[in-house]
Parts: sequence; structure tokens; C-alpha cells
Amino acid sequence: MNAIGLMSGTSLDGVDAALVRTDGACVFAHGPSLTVPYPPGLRTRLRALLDEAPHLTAQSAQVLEIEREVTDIHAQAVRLIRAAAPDMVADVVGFHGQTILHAPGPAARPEGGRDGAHACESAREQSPATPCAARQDEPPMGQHGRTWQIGDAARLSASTGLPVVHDFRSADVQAGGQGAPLAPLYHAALLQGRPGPVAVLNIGGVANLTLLGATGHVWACDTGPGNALLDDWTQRHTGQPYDRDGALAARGTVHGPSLAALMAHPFFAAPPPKSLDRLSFHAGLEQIARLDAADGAATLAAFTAEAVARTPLPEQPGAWYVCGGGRHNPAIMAALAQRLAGPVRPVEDLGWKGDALEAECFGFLAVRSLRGLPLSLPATTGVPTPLRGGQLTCAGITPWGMREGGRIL
Ligand SMILES: Nc1ncnc2c1ncn2[C@@H]1O[C@H](COP(=O)(O)OP(=O)(O)OP(=O)(O)O)[C@@H](O)[C@H]1O
Ligand SMILES: CC(=O)N[C@H]1[C@@H]2OC[C@@H](O2)[C@@H](O)[C@@H]1O[C@H](C)C(=O)O
Repeated sequence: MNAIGLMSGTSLDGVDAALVRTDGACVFAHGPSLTVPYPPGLRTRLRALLDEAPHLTAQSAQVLEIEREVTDIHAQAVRLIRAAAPDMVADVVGFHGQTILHAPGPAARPEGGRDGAHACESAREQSPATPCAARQDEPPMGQHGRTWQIGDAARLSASTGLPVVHDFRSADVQAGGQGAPLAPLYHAALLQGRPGPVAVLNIGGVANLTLLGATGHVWACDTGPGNALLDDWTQRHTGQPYDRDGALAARGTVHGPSLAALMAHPFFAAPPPKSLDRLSFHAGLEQIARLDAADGAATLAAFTAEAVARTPLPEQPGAWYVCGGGRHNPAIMAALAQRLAGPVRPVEDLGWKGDALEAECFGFLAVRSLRGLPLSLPATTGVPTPLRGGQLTCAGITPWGMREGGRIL
């Protein structure tokens, strides 16, 4: 199938879209990929929504309004991808949605939850759970926590005329898994035929790691902060959304005691599998508040790398391949190279597209979902057994087929 994957990550910078031809096990072709940036105003409102999310429901006006805008930007991304690949007719869309809250098992919300507030408790009091097939309702706070991605799959399906697979993480969390990371099975599919142990490290807003072992087993977890803290710090001190090319960090010096204080966060003492909310380390910005802008940036770049280096691994990788926006930051890449054994290289060395990988992943996972194949494993998210996931919404399909010339599945 030709699957368009859509990922709007924790950096809140926009929607990544990519087209892959896949059977959910192998990838046969990589089509075009692109990013549709969020307008600055939407990015600001999304950032505010993260703080509000524990107190909101899926019917809150603030959520509905932003969800509609976010969905329509995804629809625009689908249109652009289809226009860029007229010969690769899309069969399905994998729609991740925008994560606004991630609070699965205890490892993901160390003491105090977000910014010291107990996000999940407040959410539980305010969240009547009404099932909804086409949007992810604000997920109920079950015994295993919850994860919430906004996005209206029915609206996206109707506007694109394509079946849409969405809500990839809820089943995992409901089964007692972390709900993240989900990219490991895609990384493993791309690594097929390469000798392990080898690591793929995604440095997005949050960072996550996939280890393919010497015997081919897959192991994964979130490692710690990616760029999100540094983005917030840079925004606060320079008014820019991120530390372009690590220029601010390059002018600073890592402050050892602050780095040690940041590494004292309970997330690092918890064993994998574990995953993170974008705001899990937000209190860390106050811990380094007295540093100047450049030293703070240098310390945060080092924090991202130190967190990776301290991740307890079952095998030591012979090489580290880095994807996500953090690989564009020389301060982060240098800090990783300093701390990790083995070469640290961008995934472009493998012929992969490091800015499109997550979007491709959700196209791949959409096909796995349609085929009833697992999206997660005990060693990737902590689910008890390999687990399926995702929901299918077909609002764009008539009895005569797809509205915009798609193929009948
Ligand atoms: N030239 C650059 N220099 C420094 N940092 C950069 C550069 N380009 C991108 N980045 C960083 O990468 C971030 C975006 O990364 P990416 O798109 O991988 O995140 P995401 O997909 O939103 O997050 P996640 O993987 O957590 O869901 C930006 O916010 C910025 O911090
Ligand atoms: C809840 C959520 O959206 N998590 C993201 C985030 O961004 C990076 C890291 O944290 C990872 O766990 C995950 O995304 C990737 C695509 C994943 O699931 O593999």
C-alpha cells in the first residue's frame, strides 16, 4: 500500500508528512516528504494548551478550535504530498495527531507530574469519558494512566477522501504499556539486513532510542529531553523558537552542578521501558534560571546527551545513528560524540531522511494497523505481549470508492 504518514511532534513546529510504499513489514519505496509549519500564533496557543490539557476535556472550546486548525494543516500536508507524487496513489493516511498530554505508567510522571502539579489526578476529576470513533476523546485516566493526541480523523478523512488510521497510542497505554516510543518497529524494518548491535536515536522535542541487538531483537525507550527544553530556554532568552545551529550553546560553557541537578530527576533512576511528556523536565528550566543565556543553552545541550549516555542498555551499540531536528544542532551532536562509545552519525549515512522518519513511521504503522500486526512489543513500550493499535476512520469513502480518485482497498 501507499501510505501517507503524518507526524506533528512535541517540538510543536509543524506537521511532517511522508509517503511510503509498504506492506507493514518491509518498505519498498520512499516517496516525497515535506513539512507544513504551524503558524507562529498556533504554535503559541498549542504551547499554552499543553499546560491547560490536564484540566480540559475533548469538548472544551479551546481544544475543539485548535484541533480543527491542526487537522486542516494535516489535510493541507496530504494535498501537498499527493501533488508531489502523482504516480504514487495514496491508499491510506496514518494520522498521529498532536500530543497534548502524555501520562502513562509511573515512570512517565515522576513525582509531582507536570510542573509539580499532579496532572493525572486533576484530569481524572474532570474527564467524563464519552466514546468517539473519529476523534480521540480526552482519554479517561485508567489504572495505567493516559495519553492524548488531538486531531479529527473524520474531518481529515472527509477532506482527503482517504481512510485514516489514528489513535495509535491509547491501546498500548490501556494495556499497561508506555504508549511510546512507537518508532522502534519502523527503525527495525529499515535496519533489516544490517548487523547489530546498532542504535537509532531520535532527538525531537523529547529523545527516544531504538536498539537493534546482535541477534535482531528490538529494545527501546525514551531517553530524556531532546530539544524542547532548549527551545523554551532559547525562546525565553532570545525570542527565537530554537537555538539555530547551536550558536547560542556554542558561546557558553556547561555548568557541571546544574547538569548534575538536572540529572537527579527521578526519570533517570527508573528502569526502562519508560516514556516522557514534553513537559516532564520543565521544572529544570527554573533549576538553571540563574545561568546566563549561553551557559544555560550549553548545559541543556549537554543534558540531552548525558541522558542518552546514562540510559541503561542491554547491549552496547557499535554505532549511533541520529534522526530528528537535534541532529542539526552541532552542540548536541558534539556532546553525544563526547559521551558515547562508537561513532555518532546522522541517519543520512544510512540513506534515510532524518527529518521525515517519524512521518514515514506513521504511514508504516497505519498499514500494520490495517493488517492487524503489532505496533509495540514488551521490550519497546512494556506491554505484556505484542500489541495491535490504531483506529480506522473512513468518513471519506462512499460505496463507489474514494472521493478524490483513491483506490478501493
Ligand atoms: N538548524 C538547527 N539547529 C538547531 N536545532 C535545530 C535545527 N533544525 C531543527 N532543530 C531543532 O529540532 C527541533 C525539531 O525537531 P523535530 O522536528 O525532530 O521534533 P518533533 O518531531 O516535533 O519532536 P518529537 O520527535 O519529540 O515528536 C526544533 O524545535 C529545533 O529545536
Ligand atoms: C507521546 C508522544 O507523542 N511521544 C513522542 C515524543 O517524541 C519523541 C518521543 O516523545 C517518542 O516517545 C514519541 O514519538 C515517537 C514518534 C515515537 O513514538 O517513537
